[in-house]
Amino acid sequence: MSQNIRVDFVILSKLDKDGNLNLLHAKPLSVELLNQVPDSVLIFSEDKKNPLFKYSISKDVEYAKMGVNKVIINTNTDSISVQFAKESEKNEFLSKLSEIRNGKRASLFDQRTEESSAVQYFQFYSLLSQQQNMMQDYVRTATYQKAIFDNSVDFEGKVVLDVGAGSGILSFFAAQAGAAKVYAVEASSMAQHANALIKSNGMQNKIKVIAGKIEDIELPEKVDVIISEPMGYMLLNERMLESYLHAKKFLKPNGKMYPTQGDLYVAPFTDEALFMEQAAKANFWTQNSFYGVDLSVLKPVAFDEYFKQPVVDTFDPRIIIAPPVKHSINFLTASESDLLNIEIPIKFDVQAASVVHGLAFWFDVAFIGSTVQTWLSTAPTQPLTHWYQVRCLFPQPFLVTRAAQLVGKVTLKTNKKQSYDVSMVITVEGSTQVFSNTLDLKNPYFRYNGQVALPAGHYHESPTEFYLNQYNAMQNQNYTQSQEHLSNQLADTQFFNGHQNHKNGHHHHAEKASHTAH
Ligand SMILES: C[S@@+](CC[C@H](N)C(=O)[O-])C[C@H]1O[C@@H](n2cnc3c(N)ncnc32)[C@H](O)[C@@H]1O
Repeated sequence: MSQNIRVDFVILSKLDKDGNLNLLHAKPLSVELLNQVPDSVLIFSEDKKNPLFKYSISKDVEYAKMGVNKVIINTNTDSISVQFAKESEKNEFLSKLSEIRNGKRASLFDQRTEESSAVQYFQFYSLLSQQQNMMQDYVRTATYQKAIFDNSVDFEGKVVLDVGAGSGILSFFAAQAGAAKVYAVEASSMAQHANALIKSNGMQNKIKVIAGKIEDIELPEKVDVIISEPMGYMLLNERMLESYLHAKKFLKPNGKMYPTQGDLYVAPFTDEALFMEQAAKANFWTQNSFYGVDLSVLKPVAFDEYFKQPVVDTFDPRIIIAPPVKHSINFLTASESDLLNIEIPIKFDVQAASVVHGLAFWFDVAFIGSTVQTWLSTAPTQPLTHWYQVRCLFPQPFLVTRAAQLVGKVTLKTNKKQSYDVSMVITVEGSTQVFSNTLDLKNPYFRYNGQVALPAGHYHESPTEFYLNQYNAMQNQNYTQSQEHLSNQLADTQFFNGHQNHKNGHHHHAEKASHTAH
């Protein structure tokens, strides 16, 4: 007698060499799972409105191996049922299902992420246009290739893991640098496009695409190097750094991480125009006769809403009024839990009397290879990237004098939307007044207005450190005329109120070459 059960789950499974059923993914149906290509697939409609994924259901041979006789799609009831040959097989299947239902198999990623966020996130990355946007960020892509090529000794004959491979571009770089094998893990349906590129470029013997989340998949071997581009706005947005660190479970002892380190910078800025722009938007709600309606009760809510939005754009570095504070994350030693609640103690030495409107954030990552160290910087003093810079406003700006000290704390707390709540608390040393705000990094305000970017730089020290060091050198008077070109560069940076000799008359942003924006 045949055994029918009706299910409302997605199960993507793989049969190993011994014929065991390994569940790769099992959860209520989500679009991001639909395009994955495991060895065998059982997909059942969650809302029962659509019998999704009919095509895989025709792979009868796969089901036979699993003890499934037949999958029946009933379009009348919008349900799907599976037929097993034996009761024992049906029971085994059901026990796996209940394991899943009890959450035993929910991966780390699923535990920390709201379903709706993940769906939206992987849909975004499944678009060629989004991969293209990243690929066309010349500073980003060229610096990655250079970091890999300049350290080809780290790749020659090595096994490499590419976490979140997207189009597979970094996997190609690793293969070009001589890697013996590259595992390109990608969770969105971009995985199949990466596969197409790998095949059409004749790389299928070198690069193997594994469709799935790094938290869920298995690799056949440990790897020598992990490469990835997991940085979001303010370095941490998207929470993909956690996936990158998670991948270290596949790394051999003393293996390499490209990138190796991330430095997040925070500095106070002054920008009256930005503040006024946000305040003016909120002021819409001060009207007491908008088509005869008094809106003003909502003014405070509107104000909060606008000031909760981190502003993503670029700016003249001279709006920064104190050298930045740096928070470093060493990807070789950090663990995922280190990124859950990041506290950055703040101490700024103000360089010029001004009104503080908020804190600006940017980041650098370092590729510390066996041969050279390469930096990718998103500093405002550097060519623009698709990460821009991020600014968080205080709802209440405050005046500081030259040589004032600002003290306080920035706290970055993860949320289940693959992002962070950013809170900042600051006082002017010697006063009791506290200035603070909490912002939602998931919902930024894209203010970028079409400025342009330059080709990649290649640094042996963090560019921000570089500028700071040069600044200190200048302060100490121990620089010479022969370094004049340096001070020309320095004139474009923020720390130089008082050193602003725009020799060639050019403006920092005028040099930025064309660049596709997010
Ligand atoms: C910023 S893109 C980088 C793509 C590509 N490596 C490049 O440099 O052009 C990040 C990619 O990682 C994927 N991704 C994010 N989290 C992932 C995870 N936990 N497991 C596998 N892939 C993930 C995304 O779908 C996206 O395609």
